[in-house]
Amino acid sequence: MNRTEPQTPSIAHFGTTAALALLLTASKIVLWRARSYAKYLEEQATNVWSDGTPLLDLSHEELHRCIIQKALQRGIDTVGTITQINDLHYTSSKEDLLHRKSANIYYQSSSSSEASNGRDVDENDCTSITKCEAIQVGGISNNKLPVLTLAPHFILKPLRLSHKTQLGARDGKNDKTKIYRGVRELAFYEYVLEAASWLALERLVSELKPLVNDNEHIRIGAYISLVRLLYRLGKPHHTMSHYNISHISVIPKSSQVVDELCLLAAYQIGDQYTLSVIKSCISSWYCFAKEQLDLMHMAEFIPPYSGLVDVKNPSQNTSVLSIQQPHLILRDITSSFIHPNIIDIKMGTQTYEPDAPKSKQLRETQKYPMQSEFGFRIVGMRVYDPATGNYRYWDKSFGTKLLTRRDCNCALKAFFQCGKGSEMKSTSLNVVSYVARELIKIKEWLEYNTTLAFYASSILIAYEGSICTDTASNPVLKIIDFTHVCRRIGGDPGYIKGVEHILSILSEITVELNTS
Ligand SMILES: O=P(O)(O)O[C@@H]1[C@@H](OP(=O)(O)O)[C@H](OP(=O)(O)O)[C@H](O)[C@H](OP(=O)(O)O)[C@H]1OP(=O)(O)O
Ligand SMILES: Nc1ncnc2c1ncn2[C@@H]1O[C@H](COP(=O)(O)OP(=O)(O)O)[C@@H](O)[C@H]1O
Repeated sequence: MNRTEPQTPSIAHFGTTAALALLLTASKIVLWRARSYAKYLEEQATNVWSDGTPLLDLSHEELHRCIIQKALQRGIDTVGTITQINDLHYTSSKEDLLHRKSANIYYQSSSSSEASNGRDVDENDCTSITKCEAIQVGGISNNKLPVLTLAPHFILKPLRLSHKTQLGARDGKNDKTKIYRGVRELAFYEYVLEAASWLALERLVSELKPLVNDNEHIRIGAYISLVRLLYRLGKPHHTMSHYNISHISVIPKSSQVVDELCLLAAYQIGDQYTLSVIKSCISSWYCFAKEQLDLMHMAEFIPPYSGLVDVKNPSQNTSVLSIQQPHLILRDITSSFIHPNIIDIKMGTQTYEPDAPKSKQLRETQKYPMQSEFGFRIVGMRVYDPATGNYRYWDKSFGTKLLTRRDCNCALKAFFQCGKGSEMKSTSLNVVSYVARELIKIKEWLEYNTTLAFYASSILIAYEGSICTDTASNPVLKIIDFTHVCRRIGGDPGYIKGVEHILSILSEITVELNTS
């Protein structure tokens, strides 16, 4: 008996050891599975939104074609009635523009008929595309074609869609921030339209926000149910956002449930790896949804967009591959004025993308070192002189010479025609205070925006330049030029800084006007 007694604990011990080993192996498998699933979720979340990337997946040329095709169709719907196209004379238009560039301080247009810029055109004749060098104050450079007008309400901005031939020699083929600039701007406008149509957005953002802020307890169950909600919302992919969602390969349901259970188990035992991956996933998904909400609210500050047109072939179906002279169709913000005064102000403390080559970064910083301090620079402006019936133009070289705050104050006073006699004073005061109110709205939106930075974008302001009548339209302010928009956690403080500076100069101008 005694000889057999020791065997009982040994069997029991063996049983316990085996059970423990089984448990350990099972938990290792669960942990392994949870971690691979977490990694998979993280990869997808990174595809959806990551800090510092452009809005458009640059490597995805099939997606680019999709966007161009969609924009072309939208454009055909807009300009389908065009029957007559004036000769475009690009070369002479460009020379006209560059002539201004070489002029010292300002260029005076040679005739008032040029200055009227098609506004004598019969309003019913909405079928012609013409040159519009008279209203173009920015975007004038050796490498750029001029902006056109499509009377009476649109401007056509030339887009560089084909990336093979149009790179500046200086940066060679390596400047990724320039290669896709045309399709990026197009995609931006398409994206804004798409964001506005996604109804569940507010709810999604409000459900995700507490998860992002909850550092102590990541409510993983809630996160999983939100990811499922996003899958359900994922529509067929025409746009970048939904394209991203619908291309996440959905795991078969049975396997997904097991993976989710493993994830929950790993979460319960406090596996640090799983916890950190999940946290970064939550943050990406939140930024993804918030970005669209930011864009939805931005829509009121950008010119209405109507698609893409090939001015060589405006009214027919052009295929993406045969497109010759692509132009973005935007509402002309100056069209409600008889003699619009216009200013283009490039905003932000940095005018290049974080990924721009060092040579470009240096060029931009040297162009106007004060940009980082002021957060803005005047790229071009024009002001109507009722006494002569002509316009005065100030080009980008003028803007880069404004080295002090006082210089900027004087330049803005010239734009708002302050000091032009007592009859102008009350008009100037009205315009300045209206513009300031609109800038405050833009600033509020910028403070709400936590996901985007608008490198090298501008605020375009237009107001009536004729001696004011009571019927004059209010000034118009819009944000333009979305070639270099990037995702950025925290939004664009450099842009806000620029708006704040302009606002404080406007309030100085108001005081000066009131006391003069
Ligand atoms: O057209 P490119 O390649 O000459 O680039 C332009 C710049 O030339 P650079 O790189 O300095 O030789 C150009 O610089 P300049 O103003 O000509 O000194 C501008 O930065 C332009 O952007 P935007 O018209 O001001 O919005 C730049 O255009 P985007 O790259 O913003 O389209
Ligand atoms: N919606 C608009 N309405 C009126 N003029 C515009 C509009 N958009 C652009 N412009 C004119 O075209 C110029 C260049 O536009 P922008 O988008 O900045 O081009 P680029 O990317 O070449 O710098 C502006 O300075 C302005 O004069």
